[in-house]
Amino acid sequence: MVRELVGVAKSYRARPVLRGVDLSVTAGEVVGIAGTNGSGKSTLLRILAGLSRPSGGTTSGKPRTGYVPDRFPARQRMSALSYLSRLGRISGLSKADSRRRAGEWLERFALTGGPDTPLRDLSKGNAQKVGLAQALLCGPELLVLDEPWSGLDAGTRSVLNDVIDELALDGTAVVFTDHRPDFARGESVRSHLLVDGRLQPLDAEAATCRILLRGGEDADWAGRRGVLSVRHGDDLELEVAVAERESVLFEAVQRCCAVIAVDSEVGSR
Ligand SMILES: Nc1ncnc2c1ncn2[C@@H]1O[C@H](COP(=O)(O)OP(=O)(O)OP(=O)(O)O)[C@@H](O)[C@H]1O
Repeated sequence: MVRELVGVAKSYRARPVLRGVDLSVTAGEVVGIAGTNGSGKSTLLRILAGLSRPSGGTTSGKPRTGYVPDRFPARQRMSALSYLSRLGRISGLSKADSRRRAGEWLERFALTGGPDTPLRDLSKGNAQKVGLAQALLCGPELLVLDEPWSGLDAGTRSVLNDVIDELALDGTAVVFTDHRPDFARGESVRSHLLVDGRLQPLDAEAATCRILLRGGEDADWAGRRGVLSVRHGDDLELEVAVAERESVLFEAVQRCCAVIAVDSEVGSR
């Protein structure tokens, strides 16, 4: 076990955000946490990373931790490379190692403008790349990533996916959040949904979404694979297993139905 939270609660000004979170993370494991805006994901990650104290419950494990906040503050004149080199030195690397590693990560994430770009000139996505590099510099045993894909272009998202896979293979525990319902990046991710201040296990089979259709040919939607419930109203409302969402939408379009909405809320059965 790398890090464990048991019955963790957190309140802000007597308003509970986390009500009793149990989460145990082991070496080489990739854990995803989904939840709507304001559900407490960042709060949970800060506690996991040891940056915030819970109001109740216990935490154990003190791994070397890399943390990427949801917004990386990058308002300084210093260049990305100098900033990362300094952080590397603070975390115990030699000057040469620190510069080399910083340069390697910036190159891997393809920082636009190169390593000498001042932090304050970076776009959101490029600042995020520096945020990722600072978390990876120390060779973390636990990597905590708050909505790490947001703001990244497709190429960098794919690099980040590869980096996560490589680190996990190497024994690093990785915990990330994402508000998207289909955020689980494959079978190797243990996924949870944060709802009402508690974590629920979430797997692709159990996750559901809502699709609203109008018009088109009649069909036996209730009998179709992946459709869990059907409600007839002005529009036809289908509750659909996330794993079957694309195939249901494809069939709806083939049947000339207008797709009015695909609800991104994650349900769980
Ligand atoms: N330092 C703080 N002081 C007071 N309230 C806070 C603080 N940090 C977070 N909150 C409140 O706690 C709740 C959960 O916030 P948090 O940022 O953890 O949610 P989140 O799931 O990460 O949201 P998002 O998806 O929008 O980033 C919100 O209502 C937020 O306003």
